[in-house]
Amino acid sequence: MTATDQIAGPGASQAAATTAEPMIRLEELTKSYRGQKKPAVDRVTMDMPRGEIIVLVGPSGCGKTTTMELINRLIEPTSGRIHLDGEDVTTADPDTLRRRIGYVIQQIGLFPHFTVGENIATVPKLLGWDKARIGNRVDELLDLVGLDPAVFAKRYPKELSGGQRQRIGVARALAADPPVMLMDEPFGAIDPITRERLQNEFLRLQQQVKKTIVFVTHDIDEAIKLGDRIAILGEQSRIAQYDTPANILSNPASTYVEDFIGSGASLKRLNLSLVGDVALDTGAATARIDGTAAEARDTLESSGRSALLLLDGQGRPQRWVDARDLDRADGDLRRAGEPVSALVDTGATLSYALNEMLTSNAGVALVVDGSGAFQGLLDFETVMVTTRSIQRDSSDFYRAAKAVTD
Ligand SMILES: Nc1ncnc2c1ncn2[C@@H]1O[C@H](COP(=O)(O)OP(=O)(O)OP(=O)(O)O)[C@@H](O)[C@H]1O
Repeated sequence: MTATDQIAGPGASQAAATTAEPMIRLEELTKSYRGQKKPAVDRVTMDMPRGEIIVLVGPSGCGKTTTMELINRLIEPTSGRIHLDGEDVTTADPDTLRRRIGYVIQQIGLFPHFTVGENIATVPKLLGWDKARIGNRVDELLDLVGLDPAVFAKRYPKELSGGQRQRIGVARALAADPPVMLMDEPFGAIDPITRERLQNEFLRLQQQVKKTIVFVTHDIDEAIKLGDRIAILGEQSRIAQYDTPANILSNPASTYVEDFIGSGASLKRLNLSLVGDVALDTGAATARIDGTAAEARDTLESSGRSALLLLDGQGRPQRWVDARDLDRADGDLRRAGEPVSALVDTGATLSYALNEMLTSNAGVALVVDGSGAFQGLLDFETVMVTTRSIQRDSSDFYRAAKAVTD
């Protein structure tokens, strides 16, 4: 077996079939840097379907950034072709091409002496939009990335947190509404909690904007969570496997891919489902924390549950109480029982929810919406059932694919 076979393996090119014209098609794309013995990117061929998030994941130096820079022609290919939306753009004018492709990089590259608004307006200004249209677009994009235009438009980049800067980077790349976005490790330098939040926001945003997004990361968990399709790359951007996350986890094409996924494929599968996608237990007993203990006791008794969840005026979970806590409550529920733990947003992954349940020692996670209002409970049983069904669906896909090819 050659090294290439080891990387590629028998199922390397097997991807879930799509018939529509891809948004991006790379054909035998190659880049040799001057003075380097081997090409940095060697004959890469791949189709990237419209409206999907395609994640390129691979070890440091395997050519991910080079591949991205070839797509928007920041660097010129040595050979091979690039097609965008059915058109061969290998020799098209790079400036015009780049207006169709938003680019977000790890160090964001915001202009420090421009305000947030001016940063976002860069491309619309180049395109000659009038002032009113640019102003409206800046406000619309700040709203879209969850930042209040009245607060943020006039600030300078140094007056923002890392997460806020990252959101501005995304807003700027979206400014001229390009059909394609390239994102090179956009969440790489951000702490894990902010990173989880930005990933959730990013998925929500993509549901609205439905761009074709090429996303580079080192992190297989991030790839599994965000990708509709993942390309696991070996040296020189050789494709070791290009497929859906579920299929890669269930059927790694080679030992290289197995090693890359690492241990715990079942646990990683939990990155595939969002809390908001599974059936929650919506029958929890709840009462207002500013109500009386007697009302709470009635609700608890008639629910048949052993504990009751106290919510504030906006429906946000505050405390858990049982019958004994209510007997001892002495009229005021604000100090009764235990404060809640394991709060998770509907946009979080099951993996994150499970981690919260384990670390807070809670038997269930409390699921809340974007404004913190209670939506339902998520228990271990639901998490396990969901993991099993993802595995089953993926095995069914492979059995069906094999039946067709046999
Ligand atoms: N301008 C350049 N001149 C010469 N060689 C380069 C140049 N840019 C990158 N390379 C080399 O090409 C290879 C691929 O680099 P690239 O930056 O695309 O990898 P990567 O997968 O994005 O890495 P990382 O994950 O560390 O960012 C590396 O061996 C790198 O040293």
